[in-house]
Amino acid sequence: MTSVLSAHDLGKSFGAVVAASGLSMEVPAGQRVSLIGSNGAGKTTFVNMVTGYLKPDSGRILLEGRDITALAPRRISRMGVSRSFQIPQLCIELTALENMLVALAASDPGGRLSFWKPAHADDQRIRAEELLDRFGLAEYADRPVTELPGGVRKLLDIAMALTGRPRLLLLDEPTSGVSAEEKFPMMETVMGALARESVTVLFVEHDMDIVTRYADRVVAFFNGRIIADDPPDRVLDDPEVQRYVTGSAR
Ligand SMILES: Nc1ncnc2c1ncn2[C@@H]1O[C@H](COP(=O)(O)OP(=O)(O)OP(=O)(O)O)[C@@H](O)[C@H]1O
Repeated sequence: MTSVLSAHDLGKSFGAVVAASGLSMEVPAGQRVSLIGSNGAGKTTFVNMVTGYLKPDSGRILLEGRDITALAPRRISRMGVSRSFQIPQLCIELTALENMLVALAASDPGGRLSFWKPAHADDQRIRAEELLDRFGLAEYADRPVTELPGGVRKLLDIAMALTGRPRLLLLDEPTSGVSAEEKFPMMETVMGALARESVTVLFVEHDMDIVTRYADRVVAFFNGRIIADDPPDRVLDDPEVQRYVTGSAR
């Protein structure tokens, strides 16, 4: 079966800094892959290359067999790759529902002005409300973003990344800035919603408890290279990962 994502031998340098070297990865449909590594290990560089924000110096990236290497981010997004950022990208003066509608209009392959066509607007409103519901956000629909707690903003940002029905979603530290008590309930909501949307997910994460609980597979980066790629227990027990990534034996 064709992988959702195939990365072949990706390389990227910034002057003398090698941010990616020989990165290869096959991700089958439905897998939840966590990308781990210390600061500067190359996780964001990899995510940026997959989403088109950075052009690799070498190598190829395929989405369900189609070459997306170095296409523009908007094109890659339309082909089915979506991302959310560590800091939610929301219009803070709009309500949660309005943010969803803006995201839907932006991701609609049917045309730039379709948001304003009544029939289309009805469909989009139904989809917006469905996503808000899936993420447990229905009660916040009519509240402006300025009034929403941090964890709710994060959920809204991830819900917005699903408006275009992506095949692959990349999440940048979904639990960063979320309190210890909120982390697990939030990830339950996110992973439950992603399973129902049948989306394959790669998530950058520093919290190893979250990684252990929610990843099917963990890819560990160090100095621009992949040093381990296996199920969570195997990776977290790997001496090289303990030395260069987690900093301690379990
Ligand atoms: N635009 C850039 N210009 C110059 N150097 C860069 C650029 N982007 C990344 N780098 C360098 O490439 C290396 C990999 O950085 P990257 O951001 O991919 O790491 P990371 O694993 O995502 O780290 P973090 O967890 O801190 O986000 C680092 O040495 C970084 O300083």
